[in-house]
Amino acid sequence: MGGTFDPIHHGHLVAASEVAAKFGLDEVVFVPTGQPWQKSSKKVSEPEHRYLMTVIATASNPRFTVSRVDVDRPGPTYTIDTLRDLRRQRPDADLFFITGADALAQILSWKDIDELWSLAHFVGVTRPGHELDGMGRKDVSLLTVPAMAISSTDCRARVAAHNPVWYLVPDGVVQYIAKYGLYAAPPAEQTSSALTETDDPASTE
Ligand SMILES: Nc1ncnc2c1ncn2[C@@H]1O[C@H](COP(=O)(O)OP(=O)(O)OP(=O)(O)O)[C@@H](O)[C@H]1O
Ligand SMILES: O=C(O)c1ccc[n+]([C@@H]2O[C@H](COP(=O)([O-])O)[C@@H](O)[C@H]2O)c1
Repeated sequence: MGGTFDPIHHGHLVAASEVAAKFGLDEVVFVPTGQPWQKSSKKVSEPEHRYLMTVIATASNPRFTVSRVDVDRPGPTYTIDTLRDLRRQRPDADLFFITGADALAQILSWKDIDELWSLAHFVGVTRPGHELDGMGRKDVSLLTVPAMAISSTDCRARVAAHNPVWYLVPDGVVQYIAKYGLYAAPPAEQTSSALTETDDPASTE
């Protein structure tokens, strides 16, 4: 399963677990992106932070592993390279690539899409707010998974607004975010809210 995982959340983990059970997979390899080129207009956390959060989130499941292939490859991340690298490392494996409905809807814009179909079987999973469409292709399976209305965007916004992300992401990931101060509001916003609190005459502190 490829993703930016900024941060990894329970929507990713439930989707992976459901696909593994349905297709009898021996292993689910989580592959955090290095440079997600279709998110280049957004600020994305350092690959090493995203990789480590993915390791923490998956550590307790013996079938879940994390690959560094995309994090270690320089340049924009393309799934064609991800699948070639995984194929080289596991020459005898049947590869399945797991995508949420939103990612699957964009797949025709991915690099070398015509060749991509031959490297893996694609599994599209449901995601609240997105239409699941396999485009009638035989090499795409569709799977309904328990609805988890969680997104990394929402998790980041919650942290920036000092709202909890407990139970949206694994406990270790909550602690990792706090330890490294990820997703904090920009300094200007922090300063102005700190000033507002201090200047508030009603404040009892
Ligand atoms: N709640 C969810 N349910 C099912 N699939 C999901 C869910 N969240 C993400 N996915 C899928 O997981 C893969 C990786 O997603 P990604 O890391 O971009 O997370 P995201 O929550 O979509 O992030 P962001 O909000 O930053 O765009 C994609 O294929 C995406 O469709
Ligand atoms: O290959 C591409 O051109 C391509 C374009 C956009 C996304 N992807 C892959 O789709 C997966 C989900 O991406 P994202 O950005 O939604 O986290 C991840 O593995 C990306 O590398 C791949």
